[in-house]
Amino acid sequence: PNDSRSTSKRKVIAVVGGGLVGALNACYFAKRGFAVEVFESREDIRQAKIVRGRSINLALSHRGRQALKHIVTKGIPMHARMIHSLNGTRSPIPYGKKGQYILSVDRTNLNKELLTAAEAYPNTKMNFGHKLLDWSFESGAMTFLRKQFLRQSRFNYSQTYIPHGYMELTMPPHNGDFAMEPNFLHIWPRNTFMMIALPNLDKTFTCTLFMPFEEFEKVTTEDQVIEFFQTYFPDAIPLIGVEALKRDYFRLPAQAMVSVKCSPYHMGDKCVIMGDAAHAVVPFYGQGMNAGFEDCLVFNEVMDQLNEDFSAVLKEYTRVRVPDDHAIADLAMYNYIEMRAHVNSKWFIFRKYVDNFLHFLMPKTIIPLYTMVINRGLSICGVVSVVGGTYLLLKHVPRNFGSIPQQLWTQAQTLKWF
Ligand SMILES: Cc1cc2nc3c(=O)[nH]c(=O)nc-3n(C[C@H](O)[C@H](O)[C@H](O)COP(=O)(O)OP(=O)(O)OC[C@H]3O[C@@H](n4cnc5c(N)ncnc54)[C@H](O)[C@@H]3O)c2cc1C
Ligand SMILES: Cc1cnn(-c2ccc(OCc3ccccc3)c(C(=O)O)c2)c1-c1ccc(Cl)c(F)c1
Repeated sequence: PNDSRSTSKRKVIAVVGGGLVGALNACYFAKRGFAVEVFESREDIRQAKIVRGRSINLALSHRGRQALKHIVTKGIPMHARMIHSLNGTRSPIPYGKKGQYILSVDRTNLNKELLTAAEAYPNTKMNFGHKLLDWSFESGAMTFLRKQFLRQSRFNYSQTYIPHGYMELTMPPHNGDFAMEPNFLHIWPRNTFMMIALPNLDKTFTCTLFMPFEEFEKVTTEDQVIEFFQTYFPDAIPLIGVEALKRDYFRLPAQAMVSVKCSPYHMGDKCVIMGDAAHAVVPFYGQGMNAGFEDCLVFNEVMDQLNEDFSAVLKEYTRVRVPDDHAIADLAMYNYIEMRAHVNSKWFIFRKYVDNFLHFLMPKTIIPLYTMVINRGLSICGVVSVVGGTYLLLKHVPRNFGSIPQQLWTQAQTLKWF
């Protein structure tokens, strides 16, 4: 915020980035009566024809929906995962009770809605085509560079590009309807290779193929694309379509995925970073946007707690938020490492049944980590990690599985879980 010396004039808040998190933040600040200026390097996406190269749809969890509050966005509820096995069988695994679902939302549509909601406030000004290049902590002059943060002493920063890339493919409607069951998060877990599909309101699915760049580079001809899908995702070929597969695979190169962790998130009482600017996470928990939206919610709560005293608010925001965002980044990376190493369809199904079975046995004591993450804020101390714990448990389960529930119960007691 530019500090207006005279208390009579409200502080001006500059929001750098008019993406999902920046636009939501602008709403929060504008609602408080601040004068808000949004600076976005791209042109106004509401005027643009298409926005290329970004993941087209996103899974919005309960936590993310809470942050959006009155900005109710259209989307398709996904009440369960649908696991696609190599032999073509499909196994639905519910996320929990009826009300527990994640919403498949169109990224660009959500961003447009958030920009329009921010712009609706008379005290908000949008500046598109403004790529801020520098920023002075002393004067507050707005030309912003990330290295400004990197220059700050005792600023911790880490960035990890993973060897996997991702590519988006579109699954068209069949006979005017969804090609697959729409209210599911479709997952094809093939260890190193994974594919997911989320439904869109226009009855298409956006499929996201994850695999190592070196594998993407081996597939260079249209026939090799079909061969690859015949080997790993045979049931998807008739659903996407042979010609569409051949065309879409070469439309855009595979995109990189990076994990960024840093701290602190603030500088003095002048600047705070949120969303991917502060914690870009690998998408193997589908929580990056949700975590960014929760950043806005938490910041807004701290503003209330500390009466909008920015020097106290920014410091407290870093204190409370860094551990949770780092945990989400770590969980997403953990998930990536576990999924690429162990997770085929049998393992995915088994793990989720174990999670759901333990949760059924002790709903208050054992909460599957994924359920915890998508349903409410992740309070580190409160997290009973079923994913990791079950993994350890199963590593010690004797080979002769026998009656799994009995085995698990015995093992769980041995580990003094309860
Ligand atoms: C393949 C994939 C799948 C994903 N799936 C999910 C999912 O299912 N669920 C989920 O919750 N998250 C998901 N995510 C993560 C999600 O996309 C991001 O966490 C989210 O977009 C972060 O929002 P943001 O506003 O922080 O950043 P962005 O959406 O990237 O917005 C940043 C904005 O700032 C602008 N900008 C950047 N630099 C400057 C500058 N110097 N000056 C001015 N403007 C600038 C950019 O143009 C952009 O508009 C996924 C990500 C990927 C890659
Ligand atoms: C976009 C989005 C939204 N949520 N998730 C997600 C992620 C992980 C999950 O389980 C981890 C696990 C399953 C089995 C064993 C260990 C861990 C679950 C689940 O429990 O359904 C859901 C994704 C997603 C993103 C990328 C890939 Cl590759 C993927 F498969 C899913």
